[in-house]
Amino acid sequence: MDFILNHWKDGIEILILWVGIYQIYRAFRATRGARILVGIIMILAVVTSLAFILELRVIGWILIHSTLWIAFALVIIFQPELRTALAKLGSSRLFSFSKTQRLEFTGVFASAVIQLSKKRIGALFALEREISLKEHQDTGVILDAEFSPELALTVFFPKTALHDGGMILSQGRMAAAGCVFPVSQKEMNDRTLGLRHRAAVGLTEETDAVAVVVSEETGAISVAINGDLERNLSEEEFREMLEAIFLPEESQDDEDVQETLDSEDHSIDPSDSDLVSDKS
Ligand SMILES: Nc1ncnc2c1ncn2[C@@H]1O[C@H](COP(=O)(O)OP(=O)(O)OP(=O)(O)O)[C@@H](O)[C@H]1O
Repeated sequence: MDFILNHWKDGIEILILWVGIYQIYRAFRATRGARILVGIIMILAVVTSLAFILELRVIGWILIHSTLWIAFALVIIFQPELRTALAKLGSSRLFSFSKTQRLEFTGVFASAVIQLSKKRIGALFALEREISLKEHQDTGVILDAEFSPELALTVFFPKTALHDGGMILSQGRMAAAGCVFPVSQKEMNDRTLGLRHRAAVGLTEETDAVAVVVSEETGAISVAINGDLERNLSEEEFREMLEAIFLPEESQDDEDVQETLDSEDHSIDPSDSDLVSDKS
């Protein structure tokens, strides 16, 4: 009993630290720099241990005195990842609409994309998840409308005022259309890569959004998640993917979606020059 009375504060402290570190890990693990950071930490841990075990005084001294600089360097190097991770931490709006609404939305959205695909109307959707797409919404025209296939088809119909650019969907609603997304930089030298698909990849590199592209040229449906593009999805595969994304109870998180995709033979490295030609 005395032990509990004397140490309950330590318990609370450990709990707070554990929750904090776990949340930071969760927010950071999906980002691109996470693996690099783990590598750097491991190298530092090994060098530090060796310095202490073998009493390498000079290396030990350098490590101790450069800790602050290393921390600064890491913050600068991983600034984009930190931004993404902090944005995730500060936001938990993920799927705040109910499961019934999500089910309904998934069906209606899939139907709209399939209709666009059959009619070969080029389209680009960004499905907002935890990270706000507000900044991208501001580049387009606010719609704030209930999602309907008819409206989606009308917006993307060639030559209409809003058909250019992407539509942002937030909480099952059409938030904005005609939005400009960041174009992926890593494929800049690849001239076969179309801008619509590059914008889909670019947006998902910077945010946790899911981007859905319908090719105007071929009608092919592609989905971008975490900067990876899955091309030429069949109607069935596309519906399954949407369910995996929008019904996380059944399919825990992105990793499950990624696994589903990896098990299918559609995953194409964005650096692949055939990526967006869609001529298959
Ligand atoms: N940065 C951007 N953000 C959002 N949409 C964009 C962006 N850049 C281009 N687009 C959209 O992509 C269209 C051009 O698509 P482009 O033909 O270059 O791409 P694509 O990937 O080959 O697609 P498709 O297979 O439909 O031809 C533009 O008309 C515009 O609607």
